[in-house]
Amino acid sequence: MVGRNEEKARLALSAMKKLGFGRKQATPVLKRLFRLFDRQWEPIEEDSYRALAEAILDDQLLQLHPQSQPQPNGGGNEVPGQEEEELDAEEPEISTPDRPSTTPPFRATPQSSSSFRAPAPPSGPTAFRATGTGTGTAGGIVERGLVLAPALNDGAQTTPSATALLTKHKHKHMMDAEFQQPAFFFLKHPKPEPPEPQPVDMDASGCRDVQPGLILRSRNLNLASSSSDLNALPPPDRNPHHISGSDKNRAIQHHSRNTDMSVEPTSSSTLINGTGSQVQEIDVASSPGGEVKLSLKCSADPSKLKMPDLEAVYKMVEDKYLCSDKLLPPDFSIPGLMAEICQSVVQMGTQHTMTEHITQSHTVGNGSTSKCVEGGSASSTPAPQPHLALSRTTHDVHDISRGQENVKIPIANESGRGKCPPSFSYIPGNEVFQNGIVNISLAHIGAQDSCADCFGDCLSAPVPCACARVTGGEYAYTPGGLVKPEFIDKCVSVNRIPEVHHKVFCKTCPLERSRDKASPEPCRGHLVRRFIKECWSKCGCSMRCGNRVVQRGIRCNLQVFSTGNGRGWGLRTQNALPKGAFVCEYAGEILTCVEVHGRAVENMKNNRYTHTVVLDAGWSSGGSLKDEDALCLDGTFYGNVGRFINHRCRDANLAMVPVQVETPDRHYYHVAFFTSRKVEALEELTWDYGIDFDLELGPVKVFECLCGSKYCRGSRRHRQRLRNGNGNGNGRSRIEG
Ligand SMILES: C[S@@+](CC[C@H](N)C(=O)[O-])C[C@H]1O[C@@H](n2cnc3c(N)ncnc32)[C@H](O)[C@@H]1O
Repeated sequence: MVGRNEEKARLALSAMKKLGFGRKQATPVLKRLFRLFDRQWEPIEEDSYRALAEAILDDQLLQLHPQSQPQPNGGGNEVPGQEEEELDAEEPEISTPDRPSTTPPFRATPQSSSSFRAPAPPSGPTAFRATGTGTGTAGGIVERGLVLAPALNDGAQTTPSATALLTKHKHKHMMDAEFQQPAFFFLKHPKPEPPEPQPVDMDASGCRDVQPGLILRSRNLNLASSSSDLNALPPPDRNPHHISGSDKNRAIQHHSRNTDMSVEPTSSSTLINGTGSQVQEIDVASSPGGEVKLSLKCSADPSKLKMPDLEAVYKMVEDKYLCSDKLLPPDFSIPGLMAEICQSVVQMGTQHTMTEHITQSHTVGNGSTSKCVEGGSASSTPAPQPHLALSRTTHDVHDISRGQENVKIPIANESGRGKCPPSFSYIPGNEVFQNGIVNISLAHIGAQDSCADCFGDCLSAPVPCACARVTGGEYAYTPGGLVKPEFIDKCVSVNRIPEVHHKVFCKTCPLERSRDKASPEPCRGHLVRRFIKECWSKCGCSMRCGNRVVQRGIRCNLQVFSTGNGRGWGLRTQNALPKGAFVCEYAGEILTCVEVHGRAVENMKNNRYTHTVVLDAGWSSGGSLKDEDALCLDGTFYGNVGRFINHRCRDANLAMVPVQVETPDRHYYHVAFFTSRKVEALEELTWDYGIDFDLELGPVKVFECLCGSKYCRGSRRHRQRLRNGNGNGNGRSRIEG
C-alpha cells in the first residue's frame, strides 16, 4: 500500500513539477489533500491533478499575503512548515519519494472531549487561511452546510465521537474572503402564518426609512424580475429550437415524391433568401414503414462549389444564431434543430394516435403524458388537462411554472401512479416574506457599478465595461451565453474542496445569533464564493446584452420528474447541455435568518422539511450584520424549479454562483445554477448542498443521502463507518484530531 502511495505521490509531484511547482512546495499540499480525500487518489488525480494545482496556488497566494492569515483558535502564526509537521504527525500512510516510507510521516493525535468545541471567533473582520487539516468524509469533502434548529449548539454534550472531531476541524478552517457560500437549511415547519405587523428596526447603515419586508426601488423594478424584465425582450419562444421563417421568404409549397423513401406523398417547401439569389428546397418524404426523411437542397454555381465540411457549416450557422440572438438556448445546435424538425414531423403526423394515448393515460395519472399533451396542444383542439384527473394537486403537468417562465417545464412521473409534486406556489423570482430588507433603490447603484454609456451588447465592445470589474475586468460569460470554463472550474473547486479555499468567520454570526441571541455559538465559517455581476437597470446596454443571462430566466428545457429511488422529485434537462450553461436559479421567499429560525421553533413537530439557502456571501464585508440583512431563500411554499434540485455529494453536475442582478449590496443576490460539465439529455441535475450530515446528532435529522455518488458522505453506511471510527474501511479512523 505504501509502495503504491509512493508511486502515486511521485507521479503527482512530477505532474506539479511540469506546472512549475517544486517538490518542497507541492509535498505538504499533496499530503494535506491526500488526507482530506480520505486517502483516495482519484479526486487528486482527477482533471490532471487540478485540485492539487489549485491548492498549491492557493498556498502561494496566501504566502504572498501573509497578513491575511490570522490564525484559527487565536493561535500564533502558522507557517507551512509547521503545518506540514502537524500533518506529518497525523498521517500514517502516505509518504512521498523524498521521505523514506519506513518513517511514518503522520501519527494519530488523540483528542480530548472538549477539543471539538468551536474556537473563539476571530477578533475582527480578519482573514484566515485553510490549514488543510480538516478531515474529509468519504470522498474527502468536509461537510459544510448548516442546519438551523433550536438546539444545535449542544456540541458540548455530544460524545466526542469521530464526527464531533470532524466538526472541530471544520471550525479550524478559517480563511480570508470577500464572498461566502450559501448552504441549505433543513427544517421542519408548517406553512407560514399571515405576516403580522412588526416594529420598524432602524438601520444605522442608511436604511432608516426602510420598512421591514420592503423591496426598495426607485422605479418599477420587480425583484421577481426574471419575467417582468423580460418583457423588454421579444415574446419568448416556447420551443427554443424553433426558428421561424418569415412568410415573405416562403415562396412555394408543393408536394413531391421521393424515390428513396419510395411511395408516400411528401411535402416540400422552397425558401428564397432575401436577395432571391439562392433557392433552398426542403423535402419531407415518408414511407409506409413509418420512416420520414428530410432533405435540404441548395443551389449554387457548380464551378464555384466545393463541398464544405458539414461540421464547419453547423458551426457557422450556430455561431450566427447564438451571437445574434441570445434567445436561443446555449445547447442550440443545427443537428439538434434537424432532430427537432424530425420529431415535430412525427409528432404532428401522429397526432391522432397521441390523443388516444393521452385519454388512456389520464386514468392512471401518468405524468409522462405531459409531453404528449404538449404535442396535442399544437393543434386547434384544446388539450386535455391531466392534472384534473390527478385532482390532488394544483400543478399543471404540462408546465409547473404555469406560463411564468420562458419555457414550459413539464412534470413527468414515470415511477408513481397519480402522484404529483407537493403543492407549492410557483414564483419565478424571489419575494420578500416579511422582515428581510432588500435594497434595490437606484440611488444605491453608483456610476462605477454600471455602464450607462454602453449600447447594445457589452460583450462585443472592444473593452470590457465597468460591470466586468467584479469578475476581474473580464466578463464571466462567453458570447454564446455560457459561463467561462475557468470561472465554473473555480466554483466547482470551492464546492469540492472547500478546505483549500477561503472561508470567513463573522464576529457574531447571524445564523448562530438566530439560534441563541443571548449567547451565540462561534461562527462556523462561510465559504468564499466568486460573484458574477450582470448589467442592470442603470446600464445603457440592451436586454440582449451578453452580460445578462440569469436575469433573462430559464432557457433550457427542463423537466420535473419522480426519481423513484427515495429522493422524491428531481429536476432534469431534456436536452444535452454544455458546460457553463445557466439552468435556473433557486427562487423562494426571502426570509431573515431569525424568521427561518422562528418557523423552525414553532413547528418542530411538523414533519415537513424546509429547504433554505443562506445568502451569506456578503457577510464578510465587515461589521456586525443586522438581523434584517441576514437573508435566506426558502422555496418550500413559494418557489421555482430550483426547489426540485436534489443533492449529490461532491460530483454534482451543477455549480452554484451568486449573481448580482439588481444591487451592489451583497446581502441579497441570486442563487444561480450553471452546469459544471457537459450534461447529457435526461440526466438529473444535482447540486452539492454542502450539508453537514454529522448534524443528524442534533434534534433535526438530516435526510439519509441516496445520491449514489462514490464520494457520498451522507449515506447510512458511510455514517455508520464514521460512528464506528472506521472511516476508510481499513480499520483506521478516518477522522483524526
Ligand atoms: C430541495 S428538496 C429537493 C426536491 C425533493 N426531492 C422533492 O421531492 O421535493 C430537498 C429534499 O429532497 C430530498 N433529497 C435531496 N437529495 C437527496 C439525496 N441525495 N438523498 C436523499 N434524499 C434527497 C430530501 O428529502 C431533501 O430534504
